[in-house]
This record gives sequence, structure tokens and C-alpha cells, in this order.
Amino acid sequence: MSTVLETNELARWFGRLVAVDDVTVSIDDDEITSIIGPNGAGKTTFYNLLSGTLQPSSGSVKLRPRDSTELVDVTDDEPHEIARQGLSRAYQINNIFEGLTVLDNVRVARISHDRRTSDLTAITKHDEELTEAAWEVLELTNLEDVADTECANLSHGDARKVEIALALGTEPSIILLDEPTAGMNKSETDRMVDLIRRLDEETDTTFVLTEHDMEVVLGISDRILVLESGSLIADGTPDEVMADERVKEAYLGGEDA
Ligand SMILES: Nc1ncnc2c1ncn2[C@@H]1O[C@H](COP(=O)(O)OP(=O)(O)OP(=O)(O)O)[C@@H](O)[C@H]1O
Repeated sequence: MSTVLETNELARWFGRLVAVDDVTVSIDDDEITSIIGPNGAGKTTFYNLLSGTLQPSSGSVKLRPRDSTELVDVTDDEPHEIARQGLSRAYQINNIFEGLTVLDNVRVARISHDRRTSDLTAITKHDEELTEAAWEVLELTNLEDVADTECANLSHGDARKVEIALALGTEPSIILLDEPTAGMNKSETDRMVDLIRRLDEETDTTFVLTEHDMEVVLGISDRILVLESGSLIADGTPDEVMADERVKEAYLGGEDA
């Protein structure tokens, strides 16, 4: 077990509102970690701080790049720099080129990972290595059957899987998922949970997710972080967190639970 991401007293203010309030956590590479909390608790802001989309007001973020044993300080780094160091965020759909096939989308992700963005025409060329690497990702994410489907024509469930495939294509040390089962029916949800669990086991990538569906959270998480009004009010196993009085009061008893 080793730490893949660490925040130290990370905070972000919007005027007088504290959206993330001195949060100190370390995420281990052998655990699936969920971040939960009522609406407005600070989950999105926390993600934005980790991925560099927002600058922190104070505190720090450290990240362990893949194939490295050392954490590097990425506080104040640009999003593309943080992504290069190994943090990938699976964005809801909008990262996908709708007019390209699933396979070509993953090839584009690989090209950008290999820092060959000046060579985007490689997408139209015969490049066995690139295609092979993309197929590996499609196999991992159970997307082989829709490899030649244009992304605009995918089911919602498959489109969400493509987001994960694009993130995995960059071989990150950690992937942040935004509500990966949102809008899914029960069987799609079950398949997504199984997929994330399997990817966590079969790859060197650590998964972190935000999720409102408590059944998903309890079914998938090794560890749960609970935010309320920007503060980390609980951090532990599902059993520990479910038994926490403050969590029951602040989150599970509330209307947003
Ligand atoms: N750009 C911004 N400017 C001002 N206030 C903001 C901004 N972004 C977020 N906030 C405020 O920060 C607080 C935390 O918001 P955030 O979106 O991080 O919560 P959340 O836990 O992701 O909520 P949800 O579950 O509804 O997505 C909220 O009070 C929100 O109104």
C-alpha cells in the first residue's frame, strides 16, 4: 500500500464562503475511495482543486506519478501538467469527440498521452502500436463490441464507460470519477460497479469517486470520505462511516441523502 494522493489543509474560499475547509487526506493505492456529502458540501470544488481547474486559497496537493514512489507537489500546477503527472478526471461526456468512433476516441487519448498532439493526423494513419494500445483499453472496459460505433450513437451506459476508457488511455495513477452511475438503471449501475471494481484490481490505477447513490457507495468503497459544508467530518470504512453520529445527522438523515 502506498499513498497516491495527499492534501494538506487544502482550502478554497469564494468571497466569504468556504467551499473546502482545510481538508487533509491521503488516498491509498489499494483502496477505492468515495467522497460523499449533501448538495453543496464541496465535493466538486475539492475535485476542481485536485485537478487544477481551481487554485486553492491555501494548503497543498501532492500526487504520485505512475511508476514512481515519490509524491510530487502539484499545488498551483496547470490542469494539463497535473494530468501529465498522473491524475485523470473522467469528465461527464464532454471530453468525447461525438463524430469519432469509440476506438478512434481512445486512440486520440493515447496520442495526447504520448505527447504527440502535433501528430493528430496519426489518427487517420495505420499505426499498429497505437491501435493495439487502444484495443487493450477497450478490452479492459468491455467496449470491444462498440469499438466502431460513433460516440454520438452510444447508449448512456456505454458513453460513461468511454469516459473511463479515455481516462485510462492516459495510464494515470489515479482517476477521479464524477457520479459514474448517474442516470443509469439498476442493471447498468450494477455493471458499472463491477467494471470499476475489476479495473481497480487489474490496473495500476487507483479509483476515487463522488456518488449520491448510497447503495453504490456502500457496495464499491473500501473507504469513504464525508464532506459537510467544506469540512471533512468522517473518514473510514463504510461500517465506520455509517456508524458515525455526525454523518447520520449531517448527511444520511438529511433530505439530500
Ligand atoms: N465558482 C463559485 N463561486 C461561488 N461559489 C461557489 C462556486 N463554486 C461552488 N461554490 C459554492 O461552494 C459550495 C460547494 O459547492 P460544490 O459544488 O463544490 O458542492 P458539491 O458537494 O459538489 O455539491 P453537489 O453535490 O450539489 O454537486 C456551495 O455553497 C457552492 O454554492
